[in-house]
Amino acid sequence: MSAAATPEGRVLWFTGLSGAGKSTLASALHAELLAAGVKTELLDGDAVRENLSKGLGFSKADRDTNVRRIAFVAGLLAQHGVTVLVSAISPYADTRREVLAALPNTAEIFVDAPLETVTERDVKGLYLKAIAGEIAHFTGVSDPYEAPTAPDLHLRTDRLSVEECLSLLRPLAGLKETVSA
Ligand SMILES: Nc1ncnc2c1ncn2[C@@H]1O[C@H](COP(=O)(O)OS(=O)(=O)O)[C@@H](OP(=O)(O)O)[C@H]1O
Ligand SMILES: Nc1ncnc2c1ncn2[C@@H]1O[C@H](COP(=O)(O)OP(=O)(O)O)[C@@H](O)[C@H]1O
Repeated sequence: MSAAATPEGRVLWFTGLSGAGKSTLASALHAELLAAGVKTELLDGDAVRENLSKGLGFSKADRDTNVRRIAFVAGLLAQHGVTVLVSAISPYADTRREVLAALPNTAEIFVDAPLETVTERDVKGLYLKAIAGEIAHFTGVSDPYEAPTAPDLHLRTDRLSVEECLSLLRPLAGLKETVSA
């Protein structure tokens, strides 16, 4: 018996500062894909660091290891036709380039808000601590973030609403731009 080939899934890679909106957008898109009956998985930085990457820190070496592990799992899932949404700061341009080049059907999504905005949002209360010097190597404060120079999608989340961002994201995920009521 010959098995039908599974078309490779897409990998949408959300990169950006903490608090830029990666998880908000990736999880909303994930819910929409599930509702549309699309095979999908969400690999979120926080959840990955509690499991697959438990014990890793925030040095360049550890962040790169984290990103490569996420990409490895994303690749396995995509081979089985799963649409994978990755949400991770993934601050280093060379590492993003390397892992995205090895994955099928990728889109690099730059979730972008200025440091002032993410500091004001301070979703997890980490920026105040980082600025006070209580968290070492904090991305955007005391550690680098290398912004994508040619992302497939650049979302300014300080200017666009969540819904506006989702309407730009849906086509990349294979969904219609607008959701019918
Ligand atoms: N030093 C430092 N720098 C940046 N972020 C920090 C740090 N320490 C803890 N956190 C929290 O860890 C989340 C980032 O994890 P990631 O796996 O996405 O980071 S990375 O891709 O490996 O750089 C990040 O989550 P998000 O806010 O969802 O981005 C932070 O809550
Ligand atoms: N256009 C937007 N897209 C995503 N998040 C937004 C947007 N506008 C405001 N926000 C808010 O910004 C915060 C982003 O937090 P989060 O998604 O946890 O960021 P990250 O996963 O990048 O750390 C949330 O409180 C969210 O409601």
